[in-house]
Formats: sequence, C-alpha cells, structure tokens
Amino acid sequence: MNADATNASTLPLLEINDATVLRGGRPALDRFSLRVEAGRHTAILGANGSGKSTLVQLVARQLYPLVPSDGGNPVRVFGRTHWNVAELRGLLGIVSPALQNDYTSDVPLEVFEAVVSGFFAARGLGLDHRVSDDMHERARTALEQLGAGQLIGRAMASLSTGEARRVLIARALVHHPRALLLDEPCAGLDPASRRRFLESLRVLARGGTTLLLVTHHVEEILPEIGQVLLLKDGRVLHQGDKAVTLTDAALGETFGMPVRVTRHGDWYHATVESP
Ligand SMILES: Nc1ncnc2c1ncn2[C@@H]1O[C@H](COP(=O)(O)OP(=O)(O)OP(=O)(O)O)[C@@H](O)[C@H]1O
Repeated sequence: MNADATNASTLPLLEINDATVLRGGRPALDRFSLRVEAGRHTAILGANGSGKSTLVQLVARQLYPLVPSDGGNPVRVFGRTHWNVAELRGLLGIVSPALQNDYTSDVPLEVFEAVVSGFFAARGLGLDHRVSDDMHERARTALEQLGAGQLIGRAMASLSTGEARRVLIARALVHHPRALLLDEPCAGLDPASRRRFLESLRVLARGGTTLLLVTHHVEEILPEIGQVLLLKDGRVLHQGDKAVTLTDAALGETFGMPVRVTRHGDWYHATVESP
C-alpha cells in the first residue's frame, strides 16, 4: 500500500468547502459545503433538481466548481485535490444512473467482463489486459457479495435495472474501495428488490465500506447511516445526525410540502400530508 493510500484511511473521505457549480448559467450548487469522515455513512437527500446529481458529478470530476478567490480547489477527496481518475476509483467507487446507461447500452458486454475490466478502468477487456488469478477471484467474490454471481455469462444489456446495478457495484468493489458513492441506487427497483438491495448495502456498510447514498427517499436511509444532509436549490438546508435532521419541519422545508416522519425500528418513513 502506498503512502497516499495509507493516509487516506485517516483523512476525511470528502471535504467540500463553499463550492459553486454553474449549470446553464445558474448555480446548481451554491456555496455548498460538506464534510464526511471516513466510516461515517451519510445520506444526501433532496427533491428533484436540488443538485444531488451535480454533487455526484462534482466528486466524480465530471463537473468543476467555480475557482474561488484564493485560487484553491474547494473539493478534497481523502485530503487531496488532485487525483488521476483510476487512482481515485480505487478508493472511492461511484455508481450513478449515467454509468448504468453507459453499461447497459447496445455495446455487447458480458457481466464478468464488465466487472473484471474494472481493474483496468476500461469498459470490457482488450488484448493488452492480462487478468490474473487474483483479479478473477476478486471479481467473482464481489459479484457474489452483491448476490449477482448467477448473472455471470449474461449480457449487460439483457439485465433488469436492479441486476445491472448490482453488477456495477460489484465492479466498483473489485478495488476494495474505502467508500462507495451511490446516486439513487434504488431507482427503478420494486419494493422487494429494493429491500433486498438495501440489505446488501448494509452488509457492505458493516464490513467497513463508507457509504454515501444520494436519494429522494427517507425510506432508503439504512440504519447504519448516521449523518444526513438535506439539500434544497443547491444549498445545504440541514446537516447532522439523522435523529436531528429527519424531522417533520426539516423534511417539509426540503420538499416544500408538509411531511410527517415516522420511525419503524431503525428505519424512517416519510408521508406527504395534505397542505
Ligand atoms: N445539463 C444541464 N444544463 C442546464 N441545467 C442543468 C443541467 N443539468 C442539470 N441542470 C440544472 O441543475 C439543477 C440541479 O440538477 P441536478 O440534476 O443536480 O438535480 P437532482 O437533485 O439530481 O435532481 P433529480 O432528483 O431530478 O435527479 C437543476 O436546476 C437542473 O435543472
């Protein structure tokens, strides 16, 4: 393990200080700040258009913030502002709907190849990619960890939404990343698949992978998640412990409607009330 990877275990996983991201000339994130310590599972919750996907793209280096007056970079991942993308993926796996579209498009790609090619930061294996026994084993283990081992041999384009998502998370896991950033991971799943899928995320969270979960739904906040950030119009409305942030008032403000929050064991549920 190199020095940077060692330091990464003690530094905050993510620090964003006063970042503004413009889209279509308007701020999609507006002086946005967030700090996530390694090991502190975090949910980012907001209505449509609140800036969630922009945040994921900012962290993934697909969008860039305005340069602040001091000329610095407002985004630090494991303490560093500069990363090469392949190196970053080894520490922070990112799975988003855009990535899923990419992998389930018409280009033929088999499930195991989609996962094992994660080692080469490539989509599929090329002639110069040598898959070692260890890589083979890690890819198979990651698929099994996500309950997707039986999908080996299938074409990515033939998988259901939930199956494809499991495969892409397995692809992110082959590096044994310290953290996973998941953008709306339950979108398109039926209630039973969603619950099974959330249970597999719980196993990862308990196994030491820090989860950053971006969602519209309070019901997806796993018991392991302690910190919640509520986002509205590109700004942080509230950030803190789950018990303090998941209140009727805070969620009502987030979604612009009266909301009733109830707790069922370690899970939360939100219902929109008649105004
Ligand atoms: N390509 C784009 N060009 C211009 N504006 C954009 C673009 N993409 C997003 N926006 C705007 O940026 C803001 C934040 O969008 P973003 O997609 O980050 O929200 P979101 O919280 O992920 O929404 P959703 O829950 O609907 O996916 C919105 O006002 C949106 O209209």
